[in-house]
Amino acid sequence: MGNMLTIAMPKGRIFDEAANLLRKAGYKLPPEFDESRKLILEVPAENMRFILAKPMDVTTYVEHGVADIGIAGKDVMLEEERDVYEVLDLKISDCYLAVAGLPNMSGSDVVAPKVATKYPGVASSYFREQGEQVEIIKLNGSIELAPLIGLADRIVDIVSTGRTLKENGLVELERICSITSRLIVNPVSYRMKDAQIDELVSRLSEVVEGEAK
Ligand SMILES: Nc1ncnc2c1ncn2[C@@H]1O[C@H](COP(=O)(O)OP(=O)(O)OP(=O)(O)O)[C@@H](O)[C@H]1O
Ligand SMILES: O=P(O)(O)OC[C@H]1O[C@H](OP(=O)(O)OP(=O)(O)O)[C@H](O)[C@@H]1O
Repeated sequence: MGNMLTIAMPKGRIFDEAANLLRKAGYKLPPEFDESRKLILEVPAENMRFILAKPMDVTTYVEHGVADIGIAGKDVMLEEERDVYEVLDLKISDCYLAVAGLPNMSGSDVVAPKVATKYPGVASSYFREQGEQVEIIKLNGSIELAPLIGLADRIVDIVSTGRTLKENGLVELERICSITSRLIVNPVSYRMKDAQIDELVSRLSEVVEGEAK
């Protein structure tokens, strides 16, 4: 029996799909796995331990090596550069990042329009590449509020069904990039636990490829 693998799982909307993938890959996760409020879940039969993290924090645990592996949205990877390997696109929790605003405001002549976002890093590099000067305002959620109450001229946020934009009378102005969840690995773990990690990656990639068909 080799070393135990520690996996950082995102709580919230990615969790169910990620657990589902692991089960399809043949990992026997107990039923309590999905209901528990525990933040560390041991699965001795699989020689695995799961830590339940906020989605934005998964990369931090993996970079620091307290988790060998993690599941993180590409949005989180893009927001902050991390010393981790991205080894597999799990193709779950897909959505995209977009610029949105009130209708008929896109051509407005504000000099440095204000952009509200949970993703200041992504937003700054996007507008820099576009050669557009903006002022970024960092918010932690309910981003769609900002243009409605006059805090910002535009937003950069995640869109999935488009319902939130629609119900708040906002329109998508530009699409920035597609987002899916990724399997990430700590570089030292990859060397020390290569056999176990390779096996996990190959079992998961088989499921991902199967789902794509
Ligand atoms: N409609 C969506 N809105 C936000 N994130 C989405 C959406 N669809 C998929 N995702 C993925 O899920 C991740 C966010 O998950 P979740 O919303 O559970 O966490 P969160 O943003 O930290 O939310 P909260 O702070 O409300 O717990 C994102 O990083 C993204 O990759
Ligand atoms: O296109 P849709 O399917 O409507 O999904 C997009 C919305 O979902 C997310 O917010 P979330 O529910 O995580 O709340 P938050 O804004 O408080 O983070 C995201 O920030 C958008 O607001």
